[in-house]
Amino acid sequence: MEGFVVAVDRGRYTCLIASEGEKGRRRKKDRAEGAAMSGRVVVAMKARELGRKGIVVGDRVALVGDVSGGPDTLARVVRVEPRTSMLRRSADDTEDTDGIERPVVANAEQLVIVTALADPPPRPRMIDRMLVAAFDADIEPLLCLTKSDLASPQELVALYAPLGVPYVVVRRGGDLGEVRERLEGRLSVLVGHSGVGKSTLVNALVPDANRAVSHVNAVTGRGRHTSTSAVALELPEGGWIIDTPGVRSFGLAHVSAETVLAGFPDLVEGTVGCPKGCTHLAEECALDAWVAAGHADPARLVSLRRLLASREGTSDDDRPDAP
Ligand SMILES: Nc1nc2c(ncn2[C@@H]2O[C@H](COP(=O)(O)OP(=O)(O)OP(=O)(O)O)[C@@H](O)[C@H]2O)c(=O)[nH]1
Ligand SMILES: [Zn+2]
Repeated sequence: MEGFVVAVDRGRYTCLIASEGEKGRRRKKDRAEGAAMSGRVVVAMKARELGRKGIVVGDRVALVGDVSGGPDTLARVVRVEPRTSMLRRSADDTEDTDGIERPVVANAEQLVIVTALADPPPRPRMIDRMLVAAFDADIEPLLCLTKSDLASPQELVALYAPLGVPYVVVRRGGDLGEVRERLEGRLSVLVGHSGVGKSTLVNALVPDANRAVSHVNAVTGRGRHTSTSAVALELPEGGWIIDTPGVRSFGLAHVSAETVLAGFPDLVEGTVGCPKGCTHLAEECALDAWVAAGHADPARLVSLRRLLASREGTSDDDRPDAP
C-alpha cells in the first residue's frame, strides 16, 4: 500500500492511506466539508532492509504487513519513494555540536515563514535564515505576516520585496483567501517562533487540526495534548500543511555560499571577478564594484550579504534581532 507519513515518533511512523474514492483529486463537495485527516491511519515501523535510511514527515512510502490500522497493529515501511525536496537544518549548540544535518520534512514545495508584525516583534535575521534554508532545499518561500491588526507590514515588505519573496498579510478573524490560494494543492511547511500566531492560523485553515493532532498523538503514544513534533494536516481545499512546533532553530552551517548565491541570479555574473573561494563578505569581493557600476540593484547585494552572514551562528533565534 502507498502511504504518506504524517508524523514520526521514536521509530514509529504514522502513515495515511487514502481510502478508496479519495484517491486522486477529492470531489469539491468533500473538500468543502473539510477533513484534516481523511483516509486510514496506519502506524508502521521501518523494515530491516531499509537499514539506517531516515524516514521523515512528508515522505511517501510503501507499506506491507498489517495495514488495517486497527488498535495495536503495526505495518512495515519497505520503501521510501524518491523525494522531490528535503528541508534540512544543522544541529545547533543547544543540541550536540556536531554540525550534522538533520532532515526536517520531505517533499515540501513551499516554506511558509510565519512572522508576527508585532508582539513578538519581527526578527529579520530569523527570516533570512529561513530563506536560506528554502533556497538550499529548493523550496519556494512564502512570507506570512501575522497580527496585521497590531502593526503595518510596510517596513518588512520593503525589506523582502527586493528579494522577490512572495508574501501574504493576515490577522486573526481576517480573510484567509489569499493564503488558501497559495496553499491549495501543495505541500507546505510552516515555520515560525512561539507566539507568532501559527496555531491560530493553522486552526483557522484546518478546522479539524486539534482533533487530528491529538489523534496522531494518541496513536503514537505521545499523549493527547502535546505537539512537539512535525505533523502533516490536510487542507479542506486540498494540499497539506506541516506544522513544525519542535523546530526552534535552523542551523545552516551546511549551506554553501554558492547555494545562497543561486538565489540571486541577477548577481551571479558579478562574482566572475571574485577571488577563488570568495565569501562575498570581505573587501576583496568583486560585487561592490560591479554593483557600483550599475549592473544590479544595490539593495540586492545588501540582501545577499544579509543571507550569507545569517548562516553563521545558530542560536540567535531566541534573541531579538537588531532592526
Ligand atoms: N492581536 C492579535 N493577536 C493574535 C493574532 N493571532 C494570534 N494572536 C494571539 O497571539 C498569541 C499567540 O498565538 P498562537 O496562535 O498560540 O501562536 P503560536 O505561534 O502558535 O505560538 P506557540 O503555540 O507558542 O507555538 C495568542 O494569544 C493569540 O491569541 C492576531 O492576528 N492579532
Ligand atoms: Zn565575492
